[in-house]
Amino acid sequence: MSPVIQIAGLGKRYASGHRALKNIDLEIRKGEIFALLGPNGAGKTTLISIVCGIVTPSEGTVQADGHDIQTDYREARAKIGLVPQELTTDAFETVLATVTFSRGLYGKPPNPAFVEKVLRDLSLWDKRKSKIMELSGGMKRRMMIAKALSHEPEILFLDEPTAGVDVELRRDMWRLVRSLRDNGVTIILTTHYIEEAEDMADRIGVIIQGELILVEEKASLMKKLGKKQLTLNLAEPMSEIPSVLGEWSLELKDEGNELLYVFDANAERTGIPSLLRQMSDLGIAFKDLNTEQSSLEDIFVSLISERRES
Ligand SMILES: Nc1ncnc2c1ncn2[C@@H]1O[C@H](COP(=O)(O)OP(=O)(O)OP(=O)(O)O)[C@@H](O)[C@H]1O
Repeated sequence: MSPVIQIAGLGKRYASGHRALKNIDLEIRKGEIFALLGPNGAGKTTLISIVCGIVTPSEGTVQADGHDIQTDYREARAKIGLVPQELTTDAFETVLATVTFSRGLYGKPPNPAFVEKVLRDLSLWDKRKSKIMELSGGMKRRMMIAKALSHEPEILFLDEPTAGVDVELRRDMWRLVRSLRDNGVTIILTTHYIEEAEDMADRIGVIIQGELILVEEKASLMKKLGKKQLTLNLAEPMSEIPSVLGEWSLELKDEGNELLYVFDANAERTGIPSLLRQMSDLGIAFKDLNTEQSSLEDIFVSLISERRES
């Protein structure tokens, strides 16, 4: 699929001297949901802000749908909608006026029917005459999305769209993001909720200390880096692991009632059949067993700790 955003050699050094981004190369494909993950201060907001023309890059280039964000700013910016982390709008304005005005800012002719559709899709039509300050936190967030969609952008950036919202609203937001994608909008989101990326993203980028250390299809990332854990509930508790089982690097849990074996889910030979055979030779019986796949969260945490150690 053709890239809708092309980022090449992008770097940012703030006036303080801090290098927030280092040599970022990234292509976002048309119509995908791309999740950018990274710990606090990794550079996610800086990256988004550069693409949206709020922060100037120190080096490198960015093109949005073929338009350079610096030399062809207007065209590039018109393609993009941004939902920032913070509410950045006049609290005394009404919902309808805010969204209508925002559309005008991008030079788009008025289109009340379109604005109505956006507000209805976001369950805000009934609130169109309310002042922003009268909305609940969740409504304010939806209003920010409506505002970002008002000029019919092809690319939507969502910076922490569900930070601090309740579970139900988070699910609503996910549904909304998916329906936008189904309508052809490319979505780039940053999130601290790994579950969110796991659930929604087609591809995932991990940014740590200003470096994009990994970009992968979510499915292959989980397959490639995923580990599985086998838990055996023992018939009798075990005080220590017999030395002949040393080669499996097992762990005892739950006061010796559980034996844990972590293995590479993609390995040709997991070692499980021979482990079970050895155990049976030793007369160690188990009542039950289950396996668990590691989550994206486990993968993310191990990537970060690897990075800290290197
Ligand atoms: N205007 C600025 N001047 C100087 N340093 C800045 C500025 N804005 C951000 N930074 C620094 O750049 C780094 C990256 O910040 P950024 O906000 O991009 O991170 P982030 O990944 O979005 O973090 P979070 O998840 O906390 O939102 C941080 O160390 C931050 O302190």
